[in-house]
Amino acid sequence: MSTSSSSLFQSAHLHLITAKPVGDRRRTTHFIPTIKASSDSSKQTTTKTTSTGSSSKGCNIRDSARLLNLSNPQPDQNLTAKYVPFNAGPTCTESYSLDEVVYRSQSGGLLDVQHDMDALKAFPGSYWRNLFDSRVGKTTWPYGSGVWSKKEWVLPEISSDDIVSAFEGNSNLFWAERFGKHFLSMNDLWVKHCGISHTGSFKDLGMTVLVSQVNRLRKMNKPVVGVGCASTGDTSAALSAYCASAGIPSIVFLPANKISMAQLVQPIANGAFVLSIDTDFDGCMQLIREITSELPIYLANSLNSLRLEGQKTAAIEILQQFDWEVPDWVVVPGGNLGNIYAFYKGFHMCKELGLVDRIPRLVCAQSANANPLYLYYKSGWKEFKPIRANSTFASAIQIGDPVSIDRAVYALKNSDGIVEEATEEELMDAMAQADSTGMFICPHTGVALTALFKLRNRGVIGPSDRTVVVSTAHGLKFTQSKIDYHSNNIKDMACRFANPPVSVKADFGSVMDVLKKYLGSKTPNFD
Ligand SMILES: Cc1ncc(COP(=O)(O)O)c(C=O)c1O
Ligand SMILES: N[C@@H](CCOP(=O)(O)O)C(=O)O
Repeated sequence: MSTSSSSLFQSAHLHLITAKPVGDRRRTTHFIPTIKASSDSSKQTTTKTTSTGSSSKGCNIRDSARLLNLSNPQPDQNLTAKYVPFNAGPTCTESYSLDEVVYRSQSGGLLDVQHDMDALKAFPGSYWRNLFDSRVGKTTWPYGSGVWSKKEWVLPEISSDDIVSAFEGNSNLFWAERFGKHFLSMNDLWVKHCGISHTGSFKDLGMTVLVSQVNRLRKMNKPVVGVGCASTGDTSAALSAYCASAGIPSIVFLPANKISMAQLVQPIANGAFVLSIDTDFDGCMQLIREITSELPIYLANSLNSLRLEGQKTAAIEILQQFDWEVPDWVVVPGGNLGNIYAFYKGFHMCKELGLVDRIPRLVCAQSANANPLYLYYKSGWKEFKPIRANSTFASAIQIGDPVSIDRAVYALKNSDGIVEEATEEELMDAMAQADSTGMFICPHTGVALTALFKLRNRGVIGPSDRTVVVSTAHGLKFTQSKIDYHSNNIKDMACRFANPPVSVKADFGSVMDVLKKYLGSKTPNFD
């Protein structure tokens, strides 16, 4: 892929603007209620707290939460969770405490976090719906987070004091009205913008959980000196940010020259120990697995099933945002394949616990240059063969040997799922088309939209099917791919929707000429 800036864009000048003070934010007039302890802890009185989180009595939101918990116990008191071998039969007795450092089962298989479903079922579905709904849009610690607002289903036993959160989640579910109508003849198409997040990708959802648990382990004096991951850019950004926030060392293994500048600078800025390694993601993944089995470095990739407990909350959030109505389809771009299972798990838990009565059909979308799951699916799930992934604009999913392959297959089989793929041209065109309707998506979301185009064209997805496309990262992390596309600077690609700037002389007549031509090409009823 070309990484050089096009001359088209070199004419753009950056102007340094001196920021003007916008007023003393500490004097904000927005108030939130917090609980003040009295000598009788059953009596609660509220005191005003500013939106900075500190009350007029000097109580911060962690303190307030502690007091709130004392006087008003939350329903997580008798709930538990543990690691079990993934998809083990009912006779399996192997299990591990979440306070153990373990990533694999005895047989070398994947693990899963298993919640005490009987204890959760003691509360009806309506109870959970109301509880989760009551926490949205607040700053109460830790429930202001879209992940921790579902704490009872995530890590019920962790103390709120140990949680490391940036109030991630609660990302917007965008009605893609014009894109749906104009390009797909769809009227109920939605984009879940998981990339509009603290570090710009959905990885924050899982990382808050993993780093919180590490924080707890370190307080328990468990031998965890640092936390490490292999990454195509987003996992490392999230890991380094959450670790920096908690004062925990982070170590990231990045494939040299294979991630975007915006992604690379994130762990650097957050003070991670960054190793740029002359291999691809799969090579980095292999190395971090070996290293974490030798050194007291905790593994932060999604091989570690804790991550998926946070990521699954995006599925619950989608249902919540639709007022607990279930969409027909959810399309997710796949790489290491943890996220597709996380979505399945979130939807499935909601069904099992009576919040909804069905789950959506899942579609996993891969880049054709990194498509081991697609090939497996096309073989009728006969034989899985890891591949060497080729370079793709969807660089965060350039993965040939996904660690969560078994989880993904389980999720797809149990949701009547489908796997699709996108060529480089297809994904870049889809991204440009989406951007032309007001979005600014990443290439991975372009992969997911391509899958949607294909399924619509084949009539698998109907015009009024309620469909959610999961946008996994912020487009601003991938501007170089957009620059190359709109500069018509990609070898063997027509860049059909490129919109390069027009150079024009600095005189009235020339500007009038180009504008008249432009306006003449537009019909008033374009849409
Ligand atoms: C932006 C982005 N989209 C999609 C994915 C795929 O997620 P998963 O690895 O869980 O399949 C990743 C990471 O792999 C990613 O960083
Ligand atoms: N896209 C990921 C790849 C690693 O996935 P993970 O979910 O197993 O951490 C990244 O951003 O590094």
